[in-house]
Amino acid sequence: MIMAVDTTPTRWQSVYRPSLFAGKVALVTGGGSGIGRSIATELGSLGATVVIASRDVDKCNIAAKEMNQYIQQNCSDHGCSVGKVVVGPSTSIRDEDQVNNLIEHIIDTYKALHLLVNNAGGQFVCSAEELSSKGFQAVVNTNLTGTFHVCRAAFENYMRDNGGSIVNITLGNRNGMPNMVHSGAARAGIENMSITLSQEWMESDVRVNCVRPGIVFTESGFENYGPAGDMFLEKILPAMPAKRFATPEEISSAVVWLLSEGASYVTGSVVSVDGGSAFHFLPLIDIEDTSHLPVYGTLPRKAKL
Ligand SMILES: CCCCCCCCC/C=C/C(=O)SCCNC(=O)CCNC(=O)[C@H](O)C(C)(C)COP(=O)(O)OP(=O)(O)OC[C@H]1O[C@@H](n2cnc3c(N)ncnc32)[C@H](O)[C@@H]1OP(=O)(O)O
Ligand SMILES: NC(=O)C1=CN([C@@H]2O[C@H](COP(=O)(O)OP(=O)(O)OC[C@H]3O[C@@H](n4cnc5c(N)ncnc54)[C@H](OP(=O)(O)O)[C@@H]3O)[C@@H](O)[C@H]2O)C=CC1
Repeated sequence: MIMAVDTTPTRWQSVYRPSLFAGKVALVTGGGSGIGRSIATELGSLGATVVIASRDVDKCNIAAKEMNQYIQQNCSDHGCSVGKVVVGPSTSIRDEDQVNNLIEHIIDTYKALHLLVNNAGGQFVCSAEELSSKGFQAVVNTNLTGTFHVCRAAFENYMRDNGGSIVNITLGNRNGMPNMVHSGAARAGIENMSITLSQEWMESDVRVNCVRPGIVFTESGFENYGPAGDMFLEKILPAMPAKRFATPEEISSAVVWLLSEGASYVTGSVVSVDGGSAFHFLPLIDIEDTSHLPVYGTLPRKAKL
């Protein structure tokens, strides 16, 4: 079994300019754990007021307390504008009414929503053959429909009239996602949706981009897979060109750049943060039977296993 690791960024410090996001209001969905927690911490340490929201408010409250301790420490060390992490109401992004309630809460309380990171999401390991329609829909509704709900509510309630920057987290699905057909399809949908939104919302000065992580060793994420998660360590890790996974901070760094004015001419893009994995075959499934794909024409014996 995989051992849990503490991903709290203790000695980490953002490479970006202190106070970069002073006065800005951000929403990070799923910001109470893993990658979202790193993004929220970095945005807060750069001066933003960061709302984190997911289904489990207790988890978010504990995480926010720890993040604020880090931000206070980091900012007092460097004399920068102090941001903070606050917790929004319990929200399942699958539920449009809950999403609208969250966005209205943010606008009422903080009077703005400049930056949005759609990080909430997930999936389970299951072959397409065994996956029920309900299971497929649960993952598509969470990742694709949920991301759409949040984007649209943020646009309608604030960004249409004030501009903004949106980053959607997807997943390394370039070669398909054996045993995760639901998530591969949903993330491809998010990437195409983001291109569409980047064009429809250009006139409102809203940029929409995606960050596509490779594999990130987050405690919560890997626990979710149980024994199937061991496959990532035993088979995928040695096959990766970089021979290591990503840190949550490496994903956050790309997200922060895309959110910042330094990416003012970047919209409709997908930034892969995967150590080159997208261009390297990763054995997500074993295909051991050598008798498939009937031969058309003549194949020399030595050209087949
Ligand atoms: C670069 C190269 C990179 C290539 C490699 C890329 C590797 C990617 C690594 C990615 C890592 C991460 O994303 S890490 C992040 C992981 N974190 C998460 O996944 C946490 C978030 N997860 C969730 O919220 C949920 O688990 C979620 C997946 C959305 C399911 O939502 P729900 O809880 O509502 O679902 P449920 O109500 O429990 O179930 C709904 C249906 O789904 C079915 N279902 C649920 N779990 C199931 C399971 N394990 N196996 C089969 N079926 C399952 C149920 O049976 C139900 O159908 P029936 O009962 O049959 O009707
Ligand atoms: N770790 C990895 O290797 C990779 C991860 N990703 C993606 O990055 C994102 C973050 O993953 P990671 O940090 O690893 O894992 P986590 O499980 O820590 O993060 C997932 C977050 O999403 C929230 N969430 C899940 N479902 C919902 C929902 N219906 N409504 C609101 N919030 C929800 C969870 O909070 P709560 O349970 O409280 O609702 C949780 O905070 C996910 O989209 C993941 O799929 C992409 C590529 C690789």
